Amino acid sequence: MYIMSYIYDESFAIKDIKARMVLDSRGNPTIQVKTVTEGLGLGIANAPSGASTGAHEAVEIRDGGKEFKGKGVSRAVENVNKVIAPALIGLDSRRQQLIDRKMIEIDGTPNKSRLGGNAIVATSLSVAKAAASTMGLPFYAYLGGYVADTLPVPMLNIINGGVHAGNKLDFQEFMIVPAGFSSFKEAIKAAVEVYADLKKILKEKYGPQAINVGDEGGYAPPIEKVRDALDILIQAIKAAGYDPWNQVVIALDAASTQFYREDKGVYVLEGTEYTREQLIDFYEKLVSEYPIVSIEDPLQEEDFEGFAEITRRLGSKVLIVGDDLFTTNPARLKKGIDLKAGNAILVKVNQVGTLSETLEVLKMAFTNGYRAVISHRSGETEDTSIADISVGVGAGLIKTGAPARGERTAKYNRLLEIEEELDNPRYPGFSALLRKP
Ligand SMILES: O=C(O)[C@@H](CO)OP(=O)(O)O
Ligand SMILES: [Mg+2]
Repeated sequence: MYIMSYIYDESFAIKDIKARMVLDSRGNPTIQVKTVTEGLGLGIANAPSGASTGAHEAVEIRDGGKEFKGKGVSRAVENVNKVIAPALIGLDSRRQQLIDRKMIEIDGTPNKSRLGGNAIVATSLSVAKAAASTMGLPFYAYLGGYVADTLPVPMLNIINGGVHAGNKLDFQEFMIVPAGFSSFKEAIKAAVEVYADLKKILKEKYGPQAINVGDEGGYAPPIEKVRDALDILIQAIKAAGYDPWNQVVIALDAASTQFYREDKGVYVLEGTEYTREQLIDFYEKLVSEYPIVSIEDPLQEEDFEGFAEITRRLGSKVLIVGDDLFTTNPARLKKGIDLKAGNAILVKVNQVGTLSETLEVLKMAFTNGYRAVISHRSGETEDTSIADISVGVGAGLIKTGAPARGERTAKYNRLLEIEEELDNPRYPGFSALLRKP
């Protein structure tokens, strides 16, 4: 057995790894992995699943065929139980880099398509959580030690559009950001109150059908125009008694790859064609009129140059967040840094596929002055790993949906729990990006 820099302790050795199928929030099968150590530490993790996936993400393995409408995960489950588990059993669960590298090697593809990104991510996280459990530490403290004392500012997606909803909004996410508060609990309280007032306003204005929700728990009203959604958000923030420029501000995920027409090289927004330059002008106007602090994927996923241009123009005022652009991939982030494309990265563990690669991306982001938003997927489960990761790495920002639907509230509830658990919890908010009207 290896010992290396760790004090040898048999109790950290991986005793067993088992995968099984569970269901996600869209009713699709996904994979759950349980890791047990010799010291009876237990780590459980579920793979989430995206709908607006980036072209450069780690690939999920699905069975195809008739069962579960092709979405079954029995092949991915088998890959964990028959290929990954035998290779990892006996290894020290604390050696995350070695364990992740082993899986990457066995997989042997650049996008994890042989073993499956879903199989690998659930295993990677479950091993880390098993090591934490063996140590008797909460996962965030295992990752960050006692330095991990900072709760993230949440970005709560309360109006859903794009491929996450059955309405005609082209932008995918309209988020509220309770930035101007002194604790996470107060921030969540404000978000919940705005969410409740939004419901009332939408119902009055558009009728009861307007309060049906999308994949991430935000309302999916029959609104078609970006400005109408923004106006109603401002109305709800004010109705709840908060200042939309200083307390509860706004973030967007345009997810623009979804309304980009590659054949013509234009964006089709609200029925009108926009060139890249025209779309940047549109964002610039929005930023000058509304308390927007962050825009994710304003341009399509291959447009590093466009990202550099919009960052040059708006980056001193707002976060320009690369999600589909970077896909939590170190090589793509490096390219972004070199070109000054974006000033923030959306971080989804399952986009790259392992915890250690995720930590590598985060380190690269922070050392190069990029902000990082730890993020859920539109298809989620009750797994709360990302809440712990956001605190563990001190990310300062998390995006995990509306304050409704169990798979979203699980993360917020975990953060509330962490805030109570910490001796000296901090909630620095987001003052750097608050502006005057
Ligand atoms: O685009 C996004 O940021 C995510 C999460 O909100 O959506 P999906 O998981 O569908 O990629
Ligand atoms: Mg996105």
